[in-house]
Amino acid sequence: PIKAVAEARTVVGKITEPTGRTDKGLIDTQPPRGTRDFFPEDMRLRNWLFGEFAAVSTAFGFEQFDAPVLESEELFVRKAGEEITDQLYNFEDKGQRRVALRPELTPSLARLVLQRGRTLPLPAKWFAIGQCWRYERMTRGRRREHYQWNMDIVGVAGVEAEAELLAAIVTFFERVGLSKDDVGVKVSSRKVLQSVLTQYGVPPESFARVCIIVDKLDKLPRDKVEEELRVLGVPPATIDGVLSALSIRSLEELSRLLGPDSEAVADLTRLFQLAEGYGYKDWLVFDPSVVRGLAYYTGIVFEGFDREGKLRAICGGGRYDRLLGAFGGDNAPMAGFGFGDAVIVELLKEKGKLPAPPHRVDDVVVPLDTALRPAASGIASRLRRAGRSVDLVLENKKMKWAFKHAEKLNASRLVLVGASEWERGKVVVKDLAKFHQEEVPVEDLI
Ligand SMILES: OCc1cccc(Br)n1
Repeated sequence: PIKAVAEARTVVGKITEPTGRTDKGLIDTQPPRGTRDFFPEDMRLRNWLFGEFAAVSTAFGFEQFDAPVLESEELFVRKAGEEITDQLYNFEDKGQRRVALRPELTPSLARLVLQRGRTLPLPAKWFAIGQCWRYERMTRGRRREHYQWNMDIVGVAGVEAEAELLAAIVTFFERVGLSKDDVGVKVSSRKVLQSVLTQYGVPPESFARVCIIVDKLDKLPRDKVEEELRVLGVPPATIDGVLSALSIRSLEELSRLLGPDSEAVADLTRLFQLAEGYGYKDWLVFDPSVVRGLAYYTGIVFEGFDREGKLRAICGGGRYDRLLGAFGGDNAPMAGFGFGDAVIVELLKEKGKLPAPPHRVDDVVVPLDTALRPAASGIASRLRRAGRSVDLVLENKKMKWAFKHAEKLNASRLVLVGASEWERGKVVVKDLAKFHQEEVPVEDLI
Protein backbone atom coordinates (compact mmCIF):
# COMPACT_ATOMS: atom_id res chain seq x y z
CA PRO A 1 0.00 0.00 0.00
CA ILE A 2 2.78 2.48 0.82
CA LYS A 3 4.24 1.99 -2.68
CA ALA A 4 0.76 2.44 -4.23
CA VAL A 5 0.23 5.69 -2.34
CA ALA A 6 3.70 6.84 -3.28
CA GLU A 7 2.92 6.11 -6.96
CA ALA A 8 -0.43 7.87 -6.60
CA ARG A 9 1.40 10.88 -5.16
CA THR A 10 3.51 11.14 -8.32
CA VAL A 11 0.45 10.75 -10.59
CA VAL A 12 -1.86 13.07 -8.75
CA GLY A 13 0.84 15.45 -7.67
CA LYS A 14 0.75 17.65 -4.59
CA ILE A 15 -3.02 17.45 -4.08
CA THR A 16 -2.90 13.79 -3.06
CA GLU A 17 -3.53 13.27 0.63
CA PRO A 18 -3.59 9.76 2.13
CA THR A 19 -7.32 9.88 1.39
CA GLY A 20 -6.55 11.05 -2.18
CA ARG A 21 -7.41 9.13 -5.38
CA THR A 22 -5.14 6.11 -5.29
CA ASP A 23 -7.17 3.88 -7.61
CA LYS A 24 -7.09 6.16 -10.68
CA GLY A 25 -4.80 8.92 -11.95
CA LEU A 26 -5.68 12.60 -11.93
CA ILE A 27 -8.99 13.47 -13.62
CA ASP A 28 -8.71 15.35 -16.92
CA THR A 29 -8.58 18.95 -15.68
CA GLN A 30 -9.19 20.42 -19.14
CA PRO A 31 -12.71 21.63 -20.05
CA PRO A 32 -14.72 19.67 -22.63
CA ARG A 33 -13.46 20.04 -26.22
CA GLY A 34 -14.27 23.38 -27.81
CA THR A 35 -15.19 25.00 -24.49
CA ARG A 36 -13.36 27.47 -22.26
CA ASP A 37 -12.75 27.88 -18.54
CA PHE A 38 -12.87 31.39 -17.13
CA PHE A 39 -10.31 31.72 -14.35
CA PRO A 40 -10.68 34.86 -12.21
CA GLU A 41 -8.49 36.94 -14.51
CA ASP A 42 -10.56 35.75 -17.49
CA MET A 43 -13.81 36.48 -15.64
CA ARG A 44 -12.65 40.03 -14.90
CA LEU A 45 -12.18 40.63 -18.61
CA ARG A 46 -15.48 38.91 -19.43
CA ASN A 47 -17.31 40.95 -16.79
CA TRP A 48 -15.80 44.10 -18.24
CA LEU A 49 -16.93 43.16 -21.78
CA PHE A 50 -20.42 42.13 -20.70
CA GLY A 51 -20.58 45.31 -18.64
CA GLU A 52 -19.97 47.31 -21.83
CA PHE A 53 -22.65 45.29 -23.67
CA ALA A 54 -25.14 45.94 -20.87
CA ALA A 55 -24.19 49.63 -20.54
CA VAL A 56 -24.90 50.24 -24.23
CA SER A 57 -28.17 48.30 -24.07
CA THR A 58 -29.24 50.32 -21.04
CA ALA A 59 -28.21 53.60 -22.69
CA PHE A 60 -30.61 52.68 -25.51
CA GLY A 61 -33.44 51.91 -23.08
CA PHE A 62 -33.46 48.15 -23.71
CA GLU A 63 -34.64 45.60 -21.14
CA GLN A 64 -32.67 42.41 -20.42
CA PHE A 65 -34.20 38.95 -20.91
CA ASP A 66 -32.85 35.42 -20.82
CA ALA A 67 -34.05 31.94 -21.71
CA PRO A 68 -32.70 28.41 -21.11
CA VAL A 69 -29.53 27.36 -22.92
CA LEU A 70 -31.48 24.13 -23.52
CA GLU A 71 -34.39 24.56 -25.94
CA SER A 72 -36.70 22.29 -27.91
CA GLU A 73 -34.89 21.26 -31.08
CA GLU A 74 -37.89 22.41 -33.15
CA LEU A 75 -36.88 26.03 -32.53
CA PHE A 76 -33.82 25.57 -34.69
CA VAL A 77 -34.83 23.01 -37.32
CA ARG A 78 -34.79 25.02 -40.57
CA LYS A 79 -34.33 23.56 -44.02
CA ALA A 80 -32.15 26.21 -45.61
CA GLY A 81 -28.77 24.52 -45.24
CA GLU A 82 -27.43 26.94 -42.68
CA GLU A 83 -24.16 26.12 -40.93
CA ILE A 84 -25.73 27.06 -37.61
CA THR A 85 -28.43 24.37 -37.93
CA ASP A 86 -26.13 21.83 -39.61
CA GLN A 87 -23.99 22.08 -36.45
CA LEU A 88 -26.87 21.97 -33.97
CA TYR A 89 -25.81 20.61 -30.57
CA ASN A 90 -28.94 18.44 -30.34
CA PHE A 91 -29.83 15.21 -28.56
CA GLU A 92 -32.65 13.17 -27.08
CA ASP A 93 -33.09 13.63 -23.36
CA LYS A 94 -34.07 10.95 -20.84
CA GLY A 95 -37.74 11.76 -21.52
CA GLN A 96 -37.20 11.03 -25.21
CA ARG A 97 -37.60 14.75 -25.98
CA ARG A 98 -35.64 16.21 -28.89
CA VAL A 99 -33.70 19.09 -27.38
CA ALA A 100 -30.75 21.29 -28.36
CA LEU A 101 -28.28 23.68 -26.82
CA ARG A 102 -29.22 27.03 -28.38
CA PRO A 103 -26.93 28.06 -31.25
CA GLU A 104 -28.34 31.59 -31.17
CA LEU A 105 -30.73 33.67 -29.05
CA THR A 106 -33.19 34.98 -31.65
CA PRO A 107 -35.52 31.93 -31.78
CA SER A 108 -35.77 32.01 -27.98
CA LEU A 109 -36.66 35.70 -28.18
CA ALA A 110 -39.35 34.83 -30.73
CA ARG A 111 -40.67 32.11 -28.42
CA LEU A 112 -40.93 34.57 -25.51
CA VAL A 113 -42.65 37.16 -27.71
CA LEU A 114 -45.18 34.52 -28.83
CA GLN A 115 -45.63 33.42 -25.23
CA ARG A 116 -46.66 37.01 -24.30
CA GLY A 117 -48.73 37.37 -27.51
CA ARG A 118 -50.89 40.48 -27.67
CA THR A 119 -50.16 41.35 -24.04
CA LEU A 120 -46.62 42.41 -25.02
CA PRO A 121 -46.50 46.20 -25.33
CA LEU A 122 -44.84 47.18 -28.59
CA PRO A 123 -42.31 48.26 -29.53
CA ALA A 124 -40.36 45.88 -27.29
CA LYS A 125 -36.62 46.57 -27.04
CA TRP A 126 -34.93 43.59 -25.44
CA PHE A 127 -31.31 42.53 -24.98
CA ALA A 128 -29.62 39.37 -23.76
CA ILE A 129 -26.11 38.07 -23.20
CA GLY A 130 -26.09 34.29 -23.36
CA GLN A 131 -23.93 31.28 -24.07
CA CYS A 132 -24.60 29.68 -27.44
CA TRP A 133 -23.44 26.33 -28.73
CA ARG A 134 -22.59 24.44 -31.90
CA TYR A 135 -21.35 20.92 -32.45
CA GLU A 136 -18.40 21.58 -34.71
CA ARG A 137 -16.43 18.54 -35.83
CA MET A 138 -13.18 19.32 -34.04
CA THR A 139 -11.34 18.82 -37.35
CA ARG A 140 -11.10 22.60 -37.50
CA GLY A 141 -10.39 22.92 -33.76
CA ARG A 142 -12.89 25.76 -33.51
CA ARG A 143 -14.78 26.61 -30.38
CA ARG A 144 -18.11 24.98 -29.64
CA GLU A 145 -19.43 27.72 -27.41
CA HIS A 146 -19.37 31.48 -27.23
CA TYR A 147 -21.29 34.19 -25.46
CA GLN A 148 -23.43 36.40 -27.63
CA TRP A 149 -24.86 39.84 -26.95
CA ASN A 150 -28.17 40.40 -28.72
CA MET A 151 -30.27 43.50 -29.07
CA ASP A 152 -33.66 43.21 -30.77
CA ILE A 153 -36.56 45.56 -31.52
CA VAL A 154 -40.04 44.03 -31.93
CA GLY A 155 -42.88 46.01 -33.53
CA VAL A 156 -41.10 48.65 -35.63
CA ALA A 157 -41.52 48.11 -39.39
CA GLY A 158 -39.38 51.04 -40.54
CA VAL A 159 -35.58 51.08 -40.91
CA GLU A 160 -35.55 53.40 -37.90
CA ALA A 161 -35.19 50.16 -35.92
CA GLU A 162 -32.09 49.08 -37.85
CA ALA A 163 -30.66 52.61 -37.58
CA GLU A 164 -31.06 52.45 -33.78
CA LEU A 165 -29.41 49.02 -33.63
CA LEU A 166 -26.48 50.23 -35.75
CA ALA A 167 -26.16 53.23 -33.44
CA ALA A 168 -25.85 50.83 -30.49
CA ILE A 169 -23.10 48.87 -32.25
CA VAL A 170 -21.17 52.06 -33.07
CA THR A 171 -21.66 53.29 -29.51
CA PHE A 172 -20.14 50.04 -28.25
CA PHE A 173 -17.15 50.32 -30.58
CA GLU A 174 -16.51 53.91 -29.45
CA ARG A 175 -16.83 52.95 -25.76
CA VAL A 176 -14.14 50.26 -26.08
CA GLY A 177 -11.79 52.60 -27.94
CA LEU A 178 -12.30 51.55 -31.56
CA SER A 179 -12.75 54.19 -34.27
CA LYS A 180 -14.20 54.15 -37.78
CA ASP A 181 -10.61 53.65 -38.98
CA ASP A 182 -10.41 50.38 -37.04
CA VAL A 183 -13.84 48.94 -37.84
CA GLY A 184 -16.85 49.53 -40.05
CA VAL A 185 -20.30 48.06 -40.65
CA LYS A 186 -21.21 46.64 -44.05
CA VAL A 187 -24.89 47.24 -44.83
CA SER A 188 -27.21 45.86 -47.49
CA SER A 189 -30.71 44.44 -47.87
CA ARG A 190 -31.88 40.99 -48.82
CA LYS A 191 -34.42 42.77 -50.97
CA VAL A 192 -31.54 43.35 -53.42
CA LEU A 193 -31.12 39.62 -53.95
CA GLN A 194 -34.88 39.11 -53.86
CA SER A 195 -35.39 41.65 -56.68
CA VAL A 196 -32.66 40.12 -58.83
CA LEU A 197 -33.94 36.56 -58.31
CA THR A 198 -37.48 37.68 -59.11
CA GLN A 199 -36.24 39.39 -62.29
CA TYR A 200 -34.76 36.03 -63.28
CA GLY A 201 -37.88 34.12 -62.35
CA VAL A 202 -36.34 32.17 -59.44
CA PRO A 203 -39.21 30.86 -57.25
CA PRO A 204 -39.52 32.61 -53.83
CA GLU A 205 -39.20 29.28 -51.97
CA SER A 206 -35.57 29.04 -53.14
CA PHE A 207 -34.76 32.50 -51.81
CA ALA A 208 -33.51 31.53 -48.33
CA ARG A 209 -31.30 28.75 -49.68
CA VAL A 210 -29.81 31.05 -52.33
CA CYS A 211 -28.97 33.59 -49.59
CA ILE A 212 -27.26 30.92 -47.47
CA ILE A 213 -25.15 29.85 -50.45
CA VAL A 214 -24.33 33.42 -51.52
CA ASP A 215 -23.30 34.18 -47.92
CA LYS A 216 -20.47 31.68 -48.38
CA LEU A 217 -18.81 33.89 -51.03
CA ASP A 218 -16.35 35.27 -48.49
CA LYS A 219 -15.53 31.76 -47.25
CA LEU A 220 -15.61 29.59 -50.41
CA PRO A 221 -14.09 30.08 -53.88
CA ARG A 222 -16.56 31.56 -56.36
CA ASP A 223 -16.72 28.39 -58.46
CA LYS A 224 -17.79 26.38 -55.39
CA VAL A 225 -20.57 28.90 -54.73
CA GLU A 226 -21.63 28.75 -58.37
CA GLU A 227 -21.66 24.95 -58.16
CA GLU A 228 -23.90 24.99 -55.10
CA LEU A 229 -26.27 27.43 -56.83
CA ARG A 230 -26.35 25.21 -59.90
CA VAL A 231 -27.16 22.19 -57.74
CA LEU A 232 -29.98 24.22 -56.24
CA GLY A 233 -31.31 24.64 -59.78
CA VAL A 234 -30.36 28.28 -60.35
CA PRO A 235 -29.59 28.67 -64.08
CA PRO A 236 -26.08 29.96 -65.07
CA ALA A 237 -27.46 33.23 -66.48
CA THR A 238 -29.22 33.90 -63.19
CA ILE A 239 -26.06 33.09 -61.26
CA ASP A 240 -24.13 35.66 -63.32
CA GLY A 241 -26.93 38.19 -62.74
CA VAL A 242 -26.88 37.57 -59.01
CA LEU A 243 -23.10 37.73 -58.69
CA SER A 244 -22.80 40.89 -60.77
CA ALA A 245 -25.46 42.59 -58.60
CA LEU A 246 -23.34 41.79 -55.55
CA SER A 247 -20.38 43.71 -56.98
CA ILE A 248 -22.31 47.01 -57.03
CA ARG A 249 -20.78 49.54 -54.64
CA SER A 250 -23.12 52.55 -54.71
CA LEU A 251 -26.80 53.20 -54.13
CA GLU A 252 -26.92 55.16 -57.41
CA GLU A 253 -25.75 52.09 -59.29
CA LEU A 254 -28.22 49.94 -57.33
CA SER A 255 -31.01 52.32 -58.24
CA ARG A 256 -30.09 51.99 -61.93
CA LEU A 257 -30.15 48.18 -61.62
CA LEU A 258 -33.33 47.80 -59.56
CA GLY A 259 -35.23 50.86 -60.77
CA PRO A 260 -36.38 54.00 -58.97
CA ASP A 261 -39.27 52.27 -57.13
CA SER A 262 -37.06 49.62 -55.54
CA GLU A 263 -37.85 49.00 -51.85
CA ALA A 264 -34.23 48.03 -51.28
CA VAL A 265 -33.05 51.40 -52.58
CA ALA A 266 -35.66 53.27 -50.53
CA ASP A 267 -34.77 51.37 -47.32
CA LEU A 268 -31.04 51.85 -47.76
CA THR A 269 -31.34 55.50 -48.74
CA ARG A 270 -33.44 56.15 -45.63
CA LEU A 271 -31.02 54.19 -43.46
CA PHE A 272 -28.02 56.22 -44.60
CA GLN A 273 -30.00 59.42 -44.06
CA LEU A 274 -30.76 58.38 -40.46
CA ALA A 275 -27.13 57.37 -39.97
CA GLU A 276 -26.18 60.92 -40.96
CA GLY A 277 -28.47 62.18 -38.21
CA TYR A 278 -26.90 59.92 -35.59
CA GLY A 279 -23.46 60.93 -36.80
CA TYR A 280 -22.18 57.46 -37.66
CA LYS A 281 -22.65 57.48 -41.46
CA ASP A 282 -18.87 57.26 -41.99
CA TRP A 283 -18.86 53.91 -40.14
CA LEU A 284 -21.17 52.38 -42.77
CA VAL A 285 -20.24 50.78 -46.08
CA PHE A 286 -22.94 49.78 -48.57
CA ASP A 287 -21.96 46.27 -49.70
CA PRO A 288 -24.64 44.13 -51.45
CA SER A 289 -22.44 41.02 -51.05
CA VAL A 290 -23.50 41.03 -47.38
CA VAL A 291 -26.42 38.63 -47.04
CA ARG A 292 -25.66 36.97 -43.67
CA GLY A 293 -26.00 33.24 -43.08
CA LEU A 294 -29.33 33.01 -41.28
CA ALA A 295 -32.35 31.93 -43.30
CA TYR A 296 -34.88 34.17 -41.59
CA TYR A 297 -33.58 37.61 -42.59
CA THR A 298 -36.02 39.48 -44.84
CA GLY A 299 -34.66 43.00 -45.29
CA ILE A 300 -31.74 45.12 -44.14
CA VAL A 301 -28.71 43.02 -43.11
CA PHE A 302 -25.41 44.24 -41.71
CA GLU A 303 -22.15 43.03 -40.25
CA GLY A 304 -19.34 44.65 -38.32
CA PHE A 305 -15.88 44.12 -39.79
CA ASP A 306 -12.27 45.04 -39.04
CA ARG A 307 -10.88 47.37 -41.71
CA GLU A 308 -7.65 45.35 -41.94
CA GLY A 309 -9.74 42.35 -43.01
CA LYS A 310 -7.83 39.92 -40.79
CA LEU A 311 -10.74 38.67 -38.70
CA ARG A 312 -14.13 37.07 -39.17
CA ALA A 313 -17.25 39.24 -38.81
CA ILE A 314 -17.32 40.99 -35.42
CA CYS A 315 -21.12 41.05 -35.22
CA GLY A 316 -24.09 40.75 -37.53
CA GLY A 317 -27.80 41.28 -37.75
CA GLY A 318 -30.77 42.51 -39.73
CA ARG A 319 -34.53 42.50 -40.19
CA TYR A 320 -36.53 39.30 -39.86
CA ASP A 321 -40.24 40.07 -40.25
CA ARG A 322 -41.48 36.49 -40.73
CA LEU A 323 -39.93 34.52 -37.88
CA LEU A 324 -43.03 34.59 -35.65
CA GLY A 325 -45.09 33.32 -38.60
CA ALA A 326 -42.58 30.49 -39.10
CA PHE A 327 -43.37 29.46 -35.52
CA GLY A 328 -47.09 29.43 -36.23
CA GLY A 329 -47.79 32.84 -34.69
CA ASP A 330 -48.90 36.17 -36.12
CA ASN A 331 -45.98 38.03 -37.66
CA ALA A 332 -44.63 41.23 -36.15
CA PRO A 333 -41.75 43.27 -37.57
CA MET A 334 -38.46 42.35 -35.87
CA ALA A 335 -34.86 43.44 -36.24
CA GLY A 336 -31.80 42.66 -34.18
CA PHE A 337 -28.15 41.70 -34.04
CA GLY A 338 -25.81 39.19 -32.42
CA PHE A 339 -22.36 40.17 -31.17
CA GLY A 340 -20.00 37.37 -30.11
CA ASP A 341 -17.44 37.54 -27.29
CA ALA A 342 -14.50 36.10 -29.24
CA VAL A 343 -13.69 38.14 -32.35
CA ILE A 344 -14.01 41.44 -30.49
CA VAL A 345 -11.47 40.26 -27.90
CA GLU A 346 -9.07 39.18 -30.66
CA LEU A 347 -9.47 42.61 -32.29
CA LEU A 348 -8.96 44.57 -29.06
CA LYS A 349 -5.89 42.45 -28.28
CA GLU A 350 -4.48 43.22 -31.73
CA LYS A 351 -5.18 46.93 -31.30
CA GLY A 352 -3.55 46.93 -27.86
CA LYS A 353 -6.86 48.02 -26.35
CA LEU A 354 -7.68 44.97 -24.30
CA PRO A 355 -8.03 45.96 -20.62
CA ALA A 356 -6.56 43.74 -17.89
CA PRO A 357 -8.78 44.58 -14.91
CA PRO A 358 -6.78 43.79 -11.74
CA HIS A 359 -8.20 41.99 -8.72
CA ARG A 360 -8.39 44.53 -5.95
CA VAL A 361 -10.05 45.12 -2.60
CA ASP A 362 -10.59 48.34 -0.66
CA ASP A 363 -9.33 47.10 2.70
CA VAL A 364 -7.24 44.30 4.17
CA VAL A 365 -8.10 43.67 7.85
CA VAL A 366 -5.52 41.90 10.02
CA PRO A 367 -5.84 40.83 13.68
CA LEU A 368 -2.38 41.18 15.24
CA ASP A 369 -3.03 38.26 17.58
CA THR A 370 -5.45 35.32 17.77
CA ALA A 371 -7.38 36.77 20.71
CA LEU A 372 -8.35 39.72 18.52
CA ARG A 373 -9.76 37.60 15.68
CA PRO A 374 -13.41 38.11 16.76
CA ALA A 375 -12.76 41.87 16.98
CA ALA A 376 -11.18 41.86 13.51
CA SER A 377 -14.14 39.93 12.09
CA GLY A 378 -16.42 42.60 13.54
CA ILE A 379 -14.35 45.33 11.91
CA ALA A 380 -14.54 43.53 8.56
CA SER A 381 -18.35 43.25 8.89
CA ARG A 382 -18.62 46.91 9.76
CA LEU A 383 -16.58 47.94 6.71
CA ARG A 384 -18.52 45.57 4.43
CA ARG A 385 -21.81 47.01 5.67
CA ALA A 386 -20.40 50.41 4.73
CA GLY A 387 -19.94 49.09 1.19
CA ARG A 388 -16.22 48.42 1.29
CA SER A 389 -14.71 45.28 -0.24
CA VAL A 390 -12.67 43.67 2.52
CA ASP A 391 -10.12 40.86 2.57
CA LEU A 392 -10.05 39.57 6.15
CA VAL A 393 -6.80 37.72 6.78
CA LEU A 394 -7.95 34.30 8.02
CA GLU A 395 -4.68 32.95 9.42
CA ASN A 396 -2.30 34.35 12.02
CA LYS A 397 0.13 36.42 10.03
CA LYS A 398 2.87 38.91 10.81
CA MET A 399 2.81 42.56 9.74
CA LYS A 400 5.39 42.00 7.00
CA TRP A 401 3.21 39.34 5.35
CA ALA A 402 0.13 41.59 5.76
CA PHE A 403 1.82 44.46 3.94
CA LYS A 404 2.84 42.24 1.05
CA HIS A 405 -0.65 40.73 0.92
CA ALA A 406 -2.31 44.16 0.87
CA GLU A 407 0.02 45.23 -1.92
CA LYS A 408 -0.78 42.09 -3.96
CA LEU A 409 -4.49 42.87 -3.61
CA ASN A 410 -3.97 46.49 -4.66
CA ALA A 411 -5.72 47.43 -1.40
CA SER A 412 -6.28 51.09 -0.55
CA ARG A 413 -5.97 50.54 3.20
CA LEU A 414 -4.50 48.09 5.69
CA VAL A 415 -6.55 47.96 8.92
CA LEU A 416 -4.58 46.54 11.87
CA VAL A 417 -6.43 45.33 14.94
CA GLY A 418 -3.86 45.48 17.74
CA ALA A 419 -4.24 44.88 21.50
CA SER A 420 -3.14 48.30 22.81
CA GLU A 421 -5.25 50.27 20.30
CA TRP A 422 -8.22 47.94 20.77
CA GLU A 423 -8.16 48.50 24.52
CA ARG A 424 -8.60 52.21 23.70
CA GLY A 425 -11.47 51.42 21.26
CA LYS A 426 -9.30 52.09 18.21
CA VAL A 427 -7.71 50.39 15.21
CA VAL A 428 -4.72 51.48 13.07
CA VAL A 429 -5.64 52.43 9.52
CA LYS A 430 -2.76 52.63 7.07
CA ASP A 431 -3.52 54.49 3.85
CA LEU A 432 -1.38 52.54 1.38
CA ALA A 433 -1.49 55.18 -1.32
CA LYS A 434 -0.44 58.09 0.86
CA PHE A 435 1.93 56.19 3.18
CA HIS A 436 0.01 57.71 6.03
CA GLN A 437 -1.44 55.99 9.10
CA GLU A 438 -3.72 57.00 11.92
CA GLU A 439 -5.52 55.52 14.91
CA VAL A 440 -9.26 55.60 14.24
CA PRO A 441 -11.99 55.07 16.85
CA VAL A 442 -13.96 51.99 15.80
CA GLU A 443 -17.25 53.92 15.82
CA ASP A 444 -15.78 56.36 13.26
CA LEU A 445 -14.42 53.68 10.95
CA ILE A 446 -15.92 53.49 7.48
O1 LIG B 1 -21.59 32.17 -34.56
C1 LIG B 1 -21.76 30.82 -34.76
C2 LIG B 1 -21.66 30.11 -33.44
C3 LIG B 1 -22.80 29.61 -32.82
C4 LIG B 1 -22.67 28.94 -31.62
C5 LIG B 1 -21.42 28.78 -31.07
C6 LIG B 1 -20.34 29.32 -31.73
BR1 LIG B 1 -18.61 29.13 -31.03
N1 LIG B 1 -20.45 29.98 -32.90
